[in-house]
Amino acid sequence: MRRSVLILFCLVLAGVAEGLGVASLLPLITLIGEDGGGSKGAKVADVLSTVGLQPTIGVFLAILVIGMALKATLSLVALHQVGRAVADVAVKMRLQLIDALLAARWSYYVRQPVGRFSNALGGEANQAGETYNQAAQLVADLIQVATYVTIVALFSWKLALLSLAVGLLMVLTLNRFVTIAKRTARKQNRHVKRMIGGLTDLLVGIKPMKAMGRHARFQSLFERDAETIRRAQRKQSFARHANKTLQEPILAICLAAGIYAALVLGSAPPGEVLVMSVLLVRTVTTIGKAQQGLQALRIAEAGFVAVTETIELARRARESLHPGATPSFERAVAFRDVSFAYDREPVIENASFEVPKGLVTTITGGSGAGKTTTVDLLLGLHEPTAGEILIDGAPLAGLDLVAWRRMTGYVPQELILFHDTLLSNVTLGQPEFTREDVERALEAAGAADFVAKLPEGVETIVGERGARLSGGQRQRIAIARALIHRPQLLILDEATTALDPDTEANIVRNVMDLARSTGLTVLAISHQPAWARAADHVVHLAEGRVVKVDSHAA
Ligand SMILES: Nc1ncnc2c1ncn2[C@@H]1O[C@H](COP(=O)(O)OP(=O)(O)OP(=O)(O)O)[C@@H](O)[C@H]1O
Repeated sequence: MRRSVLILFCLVLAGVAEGLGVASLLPLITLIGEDGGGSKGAKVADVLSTVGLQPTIGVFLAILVIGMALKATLSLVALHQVGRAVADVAVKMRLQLIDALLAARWSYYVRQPVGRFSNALGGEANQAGETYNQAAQLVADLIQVATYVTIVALFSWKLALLSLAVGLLMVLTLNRFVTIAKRTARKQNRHVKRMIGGLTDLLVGIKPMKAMGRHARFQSLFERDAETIRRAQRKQSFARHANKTLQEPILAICLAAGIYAALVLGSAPPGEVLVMSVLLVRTVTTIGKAQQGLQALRIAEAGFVAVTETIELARRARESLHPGATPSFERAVAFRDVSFAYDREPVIENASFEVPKGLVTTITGGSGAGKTTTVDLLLGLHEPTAGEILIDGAPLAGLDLVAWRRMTGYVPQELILFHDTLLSNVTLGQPEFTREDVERALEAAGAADFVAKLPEGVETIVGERGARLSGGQRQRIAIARALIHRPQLLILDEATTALDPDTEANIVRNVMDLARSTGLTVLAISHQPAWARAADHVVHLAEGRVVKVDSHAA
């Protein structure tokens, strides 16, 4: 805000300096219009003499040079500040977007194409910064218009009105090119966003497409977007050039009509007509420049609008992480008559079961039975539509949710490793974890042996989404990641389903040993028999209902 005021202040002063400089030219140019113009230029000389300056040619020229130098200096200060503001605006919007995204509810991500965010963080945020630049340029142009109109009014108020009228005529005639530029910029942004969103999705799932030779088909989908972008870009470019180049003939027509009327019909003195023509052209050209500035602003604004909308949508999906009591987990987690629906159809209905502390519980059931949803509810990623989830008897809704999540280790069904070192994948970049912590977690997850055999050990880069590791190795790394912060409850959501029975049995044995030796509570979601056989408790789900609970606990 303070910077904007400083910029405005500098621009206004620059306008005044330019005005003074140009005004000092008036007496000079009126000399050219020896017949009649001299008296009007003399007004400026009068003004100068009232402030103690001799109206000599030397003084006029000195004022012109000083005025222009001052204008240049002040403009430079303003533009330097504008440059800083442009970078600040882009960075601020990026940070706001990241902040809003990270604070959003889980259900929000599920409904968004991720590419949308990459685009907002990249091109659109830059465009948003550029909006500030164009807005400042427009303000500078408008100040210049005001300066010229004032100077012309000093010379002749009728000429000032005429300049404004011609300028307005030009603005109204060419305004549709500004509208076209704005429309095409928004269209272009929309399709670029769609293209990036689609491509990101495609690249995430490229392996099966390649494997089945079906990737080429997608080319045509992107071609359609690319074609729309091409057309929008061409139209926008035409609108920009048309706005610029058509200003001259409009001005020429008005000027020719004016000169004809003044010289032939009105028999005005040619000198005065010449001076008036010079002033009119200068003023109207400045108005034209302001209109081009408005057009550039409209184009850049498309990015600003797009990022603002994305931030707004993410903010509306903000997760309500109300402060609450610190959870204690000494006895059990319990679902009491919990129901939940994503849309209208209930996915979980009156579910009641317990996950006792220190034991291994498995939730089993067919595909779509609601197992993942149950875990999501337990982690507070969704809120039950009815019933309660209790941690040691305390309703989860009244607890500090982040503190509760920090007490859990979570290994999802579709785990993603980052394209980074094995170490960073386990610590998730959190510097408080030492190498000993990493080694302990790898050991506990049964990953220490294979990591030790890698030439670069924990410094091995795992490749895009962990592609340089086998499925079982990736899963062990994900378990190590879930164990490094010594959670009290380890949740494995189909974490071993994709593995061969031997690897799965190995991981099950490992986790069971860990649970027995450390008292870690484990909740394993699986429709495979391996976990059901090993667990102390088995909760059977079918169509969102708990149909049976088996207890093998000693
Ligand atoms: N984000 C969502 N929006 C709408 N419906 C959803 C969403 N996620 C899951 N569902 C629906 O909820 C039901 C339960 O899904 P859930 O993923 O919990 O089942 P699951 O038992 O884990 O299945 P699987 O073993 O196949 O992973 C399914 O009918 C599914 O279509």
